[in-house]
Amino acid sequence: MDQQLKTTNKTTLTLLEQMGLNEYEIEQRKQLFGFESSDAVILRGCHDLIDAELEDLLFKFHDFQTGVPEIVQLIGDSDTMARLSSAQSRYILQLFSGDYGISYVNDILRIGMVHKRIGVEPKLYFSAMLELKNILFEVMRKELQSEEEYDRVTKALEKLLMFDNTLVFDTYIHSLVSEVQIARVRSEEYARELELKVMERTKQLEEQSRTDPLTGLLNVRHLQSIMNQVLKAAQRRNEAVCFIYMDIDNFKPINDELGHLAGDKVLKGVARLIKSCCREEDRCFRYGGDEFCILLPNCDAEHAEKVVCERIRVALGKEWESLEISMGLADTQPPDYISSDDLIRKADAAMYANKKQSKAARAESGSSDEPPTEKSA
Ligand SMILES: Nc1nc2c(ncn2[C@@H]2O[C@H](COP(=O)(O)OP(=O)(O)OP(=O)(O)O)[C@@H](O)[C@H]2O)c(=O)[nH]1
Repeated sequence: MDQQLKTTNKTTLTLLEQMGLNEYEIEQRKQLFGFESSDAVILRGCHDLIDAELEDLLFKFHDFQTGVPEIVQLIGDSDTMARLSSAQSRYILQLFSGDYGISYVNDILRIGMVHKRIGVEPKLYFSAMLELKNILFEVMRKELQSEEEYDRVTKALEKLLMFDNTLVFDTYIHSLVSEVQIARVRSEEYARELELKVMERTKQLEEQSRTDPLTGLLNVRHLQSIMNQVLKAAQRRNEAVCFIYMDIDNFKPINDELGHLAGDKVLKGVARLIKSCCREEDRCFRYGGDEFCILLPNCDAEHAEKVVCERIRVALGKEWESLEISMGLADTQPPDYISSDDLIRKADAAMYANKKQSKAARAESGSSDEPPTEKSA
């Protein structure tokens, strides 16, 4: 779960804390409705009267509730109705307890939260509260001796009910705000995951577009741009760059005589071998077909011939019986750098010249054009 959801873990906070209500705020609210300590005393004075009328009162309230189809639907069964009646009886007595501090407010908030949770719409809750008020006023009218007393009690009750209603209203709003916050956090999480997936996929696609699917080497599509980057960097640092062009000799007979899959295997093996003979910073490409090339930053042709080409030849001789690769090298050095196109052209021409020579040598020595075999095979 997301960090933000964790940090707003509600189970560690009371409803009062969650809603930022403290004693000061509660007093402010009471003042707003003109509810004074004298009102608390007045209501407390009616406690026994209400207690005596409680059963009758609840009966009337029950009648009202069961007459509203939406409320009946929400209550649903007799057990819930019984629990509801007992909660209502508690609430009615609390109204006349004379104590309307933190604990009272917390109970009212809980009432609001439970109603919101079970899906009681505000219009149903407040219509029930209006009915309860009418029933309580009726009792007062019947039980209180003077008009003056009736007036005092109903005014105090009116203020307290208003105070309670605002608290319940606030729990509805608080709950809706929390739902929106949770939905926001979830959608942000989802957006982040989506973003990561898109980034990952983009990286994969970029990688795929850069590499040759058979050999895993870089493909020729990016040769030009990579060469230009390497050449620019070399010029800045005053370094040489070498380019090696390679073409497998007599590759066609491998396909023709051993099959295309065997040809693919040779291409993959050669690619792996070339890569293993290079440094991390060298870039190995499959140029196409049976042609490969290597771009070597900070390296001249003499050094590349002595080290890299030799290493490739030795490795080739170890792995294959009679597999040869013609290679051509070209380099460019400070101060007069040549273009990437010229570098490729020169290396290609050198490779063809070498291939021509080795073909002539083979013809002279009468060596056969038998396809090569893997030594380890
Ligand atoms: N198996 C396989 N063969 C390929 C692939 N791409 C190109 N080829 C084959 O590689 C062969 C290259 O043939 P050539 O260009 O005549 O090269 P060669 O037989 O090595 O001749 P020389 O270079 O003159 O020694 C062709 O038969 C292509 O069909 C590939 O991806 N897999």
